[in-house]
Amino acid sequence: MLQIAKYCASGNDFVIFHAFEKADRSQLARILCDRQNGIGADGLIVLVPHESHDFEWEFYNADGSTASMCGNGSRACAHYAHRFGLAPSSMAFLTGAGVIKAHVEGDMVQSDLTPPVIVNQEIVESGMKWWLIDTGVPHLITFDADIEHFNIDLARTLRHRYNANVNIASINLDGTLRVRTYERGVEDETLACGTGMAASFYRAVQERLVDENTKVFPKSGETLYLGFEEGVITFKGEVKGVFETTWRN
Ligand SMILES: N[C@@H](CCC[C@H](N)C(=O)O)C(=O)O
Repeated sequence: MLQIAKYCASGNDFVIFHAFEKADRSQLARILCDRQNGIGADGLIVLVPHESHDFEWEFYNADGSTASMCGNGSRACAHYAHRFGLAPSSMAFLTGAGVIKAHVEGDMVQSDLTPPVIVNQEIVESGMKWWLIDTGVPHLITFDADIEHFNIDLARTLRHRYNANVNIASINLDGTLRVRTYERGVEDETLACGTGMAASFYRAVQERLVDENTKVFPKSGETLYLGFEEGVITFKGEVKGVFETTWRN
């Protein structure tokens, strides 16, 4: 019998459980994340023991592909780890992108993301300037005041052309940011993407369009608090435990 939980973090949803050892769970991810025949989620996270960190994770997108990092998933799994006694409220765990530090305070969870890397600032597609930034996974970012009209067909084309997630961001008059993301591995727009918000925020900071601490709003409308301190992007917001149960697999 396994403990299994579903979490939602800013609109991104995840199935989460912990296991004794690493395994290839790609097919299980597809089954559990299926919104008709399974639980339904954007991704599956499995926590496994690690000898020098609080735990290590396996992260799978809904289509069974693996990803080295997931910002919202990092906050959801930190809450899960604390909830089930796998880690103290301040923890460090290993992802494919490196060690992530997280802090849980009630339902508010902050993750310190891996240092952002600007891969390319010179991309022009469809008359718009795009930056490719790695915040643990690759993201294309453009700014567009008309964020209501996210061109999903263009996003899908660029996702395959650059093997990256695709974001459009808009700066609000009060210096906050709105972001919409097409995600690899879900192959559609999701309600939120943490590393996408972080990459959009980082570009906006680099271009001096926003302060180094600001609020970011994904498609779900939830409020996320982003900061840039000593080369690290901090990412904070609420996570919701949707349900937990035991499961015989
Ligand atoms: N939703 C995540 C990112 C998950 C990985 C991404 N789909 C990829 O394959 O690159 C987030 O919150 O960062």
